Amino acid sequence: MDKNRNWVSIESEGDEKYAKELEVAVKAVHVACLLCQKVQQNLIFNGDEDSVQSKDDSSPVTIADWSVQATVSWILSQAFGTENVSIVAEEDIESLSKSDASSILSSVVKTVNEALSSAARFGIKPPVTHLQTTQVLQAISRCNSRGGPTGRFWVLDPVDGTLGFVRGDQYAIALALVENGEVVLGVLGCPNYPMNKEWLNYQNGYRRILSSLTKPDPAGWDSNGCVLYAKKGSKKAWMQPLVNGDKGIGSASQIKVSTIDNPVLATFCEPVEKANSSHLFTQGLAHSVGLRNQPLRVYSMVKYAAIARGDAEIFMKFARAGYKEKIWDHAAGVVIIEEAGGIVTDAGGRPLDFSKGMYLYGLDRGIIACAGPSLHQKIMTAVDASWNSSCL
Ligand SMILES: Nc1ncnc2c1ncn2[C@@H]1O[C@H](COP(=O)(O)O)[C@@H](OP(=O)(O)O)[C@H]1O
Ligand SMILES: [Mg+2]
Repeated sequence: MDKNRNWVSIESEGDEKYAKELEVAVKAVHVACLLCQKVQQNLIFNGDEDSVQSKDDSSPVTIADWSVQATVSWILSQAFGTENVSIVAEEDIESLSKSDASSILSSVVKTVNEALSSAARFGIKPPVTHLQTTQVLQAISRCNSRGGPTGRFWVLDPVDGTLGFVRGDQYAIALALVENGEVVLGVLGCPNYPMNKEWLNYQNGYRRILSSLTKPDPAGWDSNGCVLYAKKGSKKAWMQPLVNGDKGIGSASQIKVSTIDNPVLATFCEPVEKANSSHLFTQGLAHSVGLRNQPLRVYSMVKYAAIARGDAEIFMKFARAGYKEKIWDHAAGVVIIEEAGGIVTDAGGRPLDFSKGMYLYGLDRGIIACAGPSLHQKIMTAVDASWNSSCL
């Protein structure tokens, strides 16, 4: 198999299981990435703060979250038929339907129509006429599956790491397909994660600093970023550059996890927000395992992408007791890391269970993703040794 191949060849493997699903999902994520780049650009450079709202739990939600959910839902329904598409996704239309949300709703409708009009460049047939407000709301609210152990459903996080998104930093668009409780496809769009590894040295906050100084050339803005994808059992994971202007999609290259298994050389990633994972606990683990590098704190599932690409070796997340991890925050990333050669489990060494509904019920303490078994075992041992004295 060629190390590099054009993504269109996914299409030509017609008899391969999930070939059409993968092709459509990859295209939908590319469309979503471009949509998000535009909204983020508007937010950061034009200060369009009206596009950000606060949810009941005080976390932000933006025009991009709803627009991506509507756009991906519409694309999947067109490709497979509304009656065949079941989607578990993060957003609902409750706050969007309120009378004081009319301006944000019209921005969402406009954003969705713009995204779908430009989808032709990915081979997606746009709607014959612009979608009306009710159609956009329907597309969002169709994503009302609760998941579960049987059948097939898509799992979508339209903008993962919304906090990173509104801060001009990293975020991801995550789409996975689950069948009979198992993640069979994962696609991860990372619009601000450049193809080359130098990102590790300067990307954190780089874009934010730059954005405060100068307004970038829009062509340059969308020339960054990548889309990763993998199919369960293929033992291959792929990365494509995001489209640049009208050039279309570049060829995909195979990605692999890092071969580093020496803790001294390894880098671990974790959430930026202390509220989402205890930095104190992971600092203790890092010390006892012998990790010396500074942790790489990144918003969103870009952390899964970093492990799959071999840019870091370990991802750890230890949320506060009682926090229920949502399947859309992990599904796409897990299959991509596994097919790139890595391991993802809970802290007890068990695979994450996507068959229990919208949450990862039964998760033992936290999530550990590693490039290889040796680092993975060391982290698990360290967790066991320090768990009882932790405040988690
Ligand atoms: N208290 C908490 N503990 C753990 N995870 C949390 C959390 N509050 C929110 N999250 C999840 O963490 C995700 C962001 O991940 P990270 O912290 O790695 O950047 C959020 O995704 P959204 O941004 O899509 O809501 C959200 O689902
Ligand atoms: Mg999320």
